[in-house]
Amino acid sequence: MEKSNVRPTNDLNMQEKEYENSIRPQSIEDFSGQPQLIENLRIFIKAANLRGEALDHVLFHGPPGLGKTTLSRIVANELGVNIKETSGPVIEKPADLAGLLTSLEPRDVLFIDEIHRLSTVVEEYMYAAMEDFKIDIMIDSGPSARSIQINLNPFTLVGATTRSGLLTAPLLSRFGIKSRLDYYNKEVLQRIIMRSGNLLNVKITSDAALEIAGRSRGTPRIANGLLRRMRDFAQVLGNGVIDMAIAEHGLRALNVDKHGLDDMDNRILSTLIDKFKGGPTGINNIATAVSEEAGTIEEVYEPFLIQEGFIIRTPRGREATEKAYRHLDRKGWRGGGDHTLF
Ligand SMILES: Nc1ncnc2c1ncn2[C@@H]1O[C@H](COP(=O)(O)OP(=O)(O)OP(=O)(O)O)[C@@H](O)[C@H]1O
Ligand SMILES: [Mg+2]
Repeated sequence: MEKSNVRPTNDLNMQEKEYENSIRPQSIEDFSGQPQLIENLRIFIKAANLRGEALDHVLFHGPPGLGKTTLSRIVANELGVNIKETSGPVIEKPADLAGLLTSLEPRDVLFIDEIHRLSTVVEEYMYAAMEDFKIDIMIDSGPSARSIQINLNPFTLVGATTRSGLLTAPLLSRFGIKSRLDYYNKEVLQRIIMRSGNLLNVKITSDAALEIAGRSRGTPRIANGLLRRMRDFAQVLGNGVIDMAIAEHGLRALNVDKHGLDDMDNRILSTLIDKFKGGPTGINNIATAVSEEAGTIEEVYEPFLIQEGFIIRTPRGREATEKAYRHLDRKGWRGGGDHTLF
């Protein structure tokens, strides 16, 4: 099975990680957007708290930077329990998993990031742990090898992934709560930027926040990253306030795309238009041309391009829209539909 970890716009260094943590919402009240998901989560958490039980296992899936890690910590906070954080590739052997699981107190959260990268053996041990709060471990090896069963405290597994398409059916079916995170609209991102500005003690006008929001690819991580850069422009070139003039100057200086598209987005669109005459063409052709996995394009890049109307999916493959041609300043859009008739 294909397993990968590609996070193009999301490879963070230490400093950026610290910055993210400093403005990360800690409670459900501070978390903006994703209204349906939040409403459901509130109810499930409240019910689990009322019954004094562990919350059902939760899977957060969706593109990078939309709040999966943030929500996982909020879940633990709202349950009033500890959270142990790890990630799929770090749990190398069943013994690593057993060590983690046996250290959990009743109702604790085990957060596994990049859960699509769990090894097959570890994943198989996970099934019984999730279902019956039991784990079998092997003692000794060779002829004296035997397995003993250990009872675990009831716990909540919170998994996060950008690639839910890579999860196996048995694992998926063991999550009682599956929540998909969607891209944020401009107004919500504006609110997130204003909140972060507040926490960072940087003044930003609401029109400047909206302008930055509109260029953030629907992604809080990108919005907060741009805010950080705008703060520099405001301090060095202005009076410390991020106003419309600073925002426009900064966005131009950073070469931020008018629609907030990133480099890979633009490569996908230009490939589709220049190499495949605007399509329709299959996802595998596009993937080969831009040297990326088809699954990553499908789950990480394409959803935003489709949502914003740059690409459409047809039964015969992907097609670039007129908006994509205009965006890249290309001529020759053929009006969509089935070109073989003409
Ligand atoms: N709804 C939100 N409200 C406010 N800030 C948010 C929200 N969602 C995300 N953020 C901020 O965006 C940043 C990225 O969020 P987070 O780390 O949770 O993303 P992620 O989905 O886990 O990404 P990845 O797939 O790369 O792990 C954090 O700094 C967080 O504070
Ligand atoms: Mg994360």
